[in-house]
Amino acid sequence: MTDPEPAAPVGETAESIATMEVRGAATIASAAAEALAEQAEAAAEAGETASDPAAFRASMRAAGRALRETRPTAVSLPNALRYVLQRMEGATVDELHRSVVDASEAFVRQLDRAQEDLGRVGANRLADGDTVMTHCHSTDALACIEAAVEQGKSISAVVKETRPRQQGHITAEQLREAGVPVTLIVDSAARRYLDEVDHVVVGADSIAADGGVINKIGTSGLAVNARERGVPIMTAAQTIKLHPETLTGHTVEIEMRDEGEVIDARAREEIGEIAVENPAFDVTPPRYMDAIVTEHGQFPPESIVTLMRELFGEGAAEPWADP
Ligand SMILES: O=P(O)(O)OC[C@H]1O[C@H](OP(=O)(O)O)[C@H](O)[C@@H]1O
Repeated sequence: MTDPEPAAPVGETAESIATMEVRGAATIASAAAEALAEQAEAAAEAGETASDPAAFRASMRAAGRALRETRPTAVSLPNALRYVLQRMEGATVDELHRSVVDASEAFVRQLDRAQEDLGRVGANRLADGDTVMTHCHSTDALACIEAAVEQGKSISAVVKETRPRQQGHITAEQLREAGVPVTLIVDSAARRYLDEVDHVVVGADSIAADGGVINKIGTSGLAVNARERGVPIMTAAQTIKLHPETLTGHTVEIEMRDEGEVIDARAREEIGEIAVENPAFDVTPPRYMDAIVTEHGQFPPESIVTLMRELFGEGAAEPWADP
């Protein structure tokens, strides 16, 4: 059986996530939740789905699958779909529609509150006069730095550009807007600058049950260098980044992106026959991470599993799958 075609806004959101026009684990999650609400609006309005609750549910599951397939690593995406689709309930299309919209709105509100709460926790780890080093662009990591500034602390930043997509430029701009003096460096200069840094602050796309942090490629090397230099490193990650499937032994798929992000076609042609690989993420083992900062407080990576069991103990349901 072919999937019912999701409504246009879902297709557009899925495309924007896949092309990384919409990116960053938390942003992807809220875009996915909002796309489900748009699907519910469209499905309740016209066609078979407007009068048949079973068809409505099937269209919601198909939308979930289309969104799920966009990027594999950030668990915030399936966790957002779980949150909304598990709360879809009702005997009529009207009730189903309402429950999806309500769940989507509640999810987005929760996401914003979680980021604010974790920002305050992360800020407490930073002292007046500190210099932080960042990698990639993480709204959770920025929330910690911005909260520290709001607490009246003077913070400056060394920002890694983060090849190949240079999300460091977004971080540099947002920190500058927050009044933080920024020094932008190429990734390979990170170890040299660690001597001038008090904290490394990164985000996460997924956190595994053993405390492993899956984040932008280069995070693990940065963490090892930070440990060698004696610089503490924290991951700012709200709990939608906890990966429930890792509770039962599954590993996290690392997204491999197009080689065109690494080298343009002309340069590739000139070099001749070579392989090019472009993994988007890596895994930092828990022993190289000092703290995971969440909206529930900070945790040593090895103990994050207790929070994961509490929040996702019922396992990793797949409410987008057809029964
Ligand atoms: O949820 P927030 O903290 O905003 O971002 C978390 C992570 O998402 C990003 O991935 P990408 O740029 O989408 O590949 C980065 O790896 C970043 O650390």
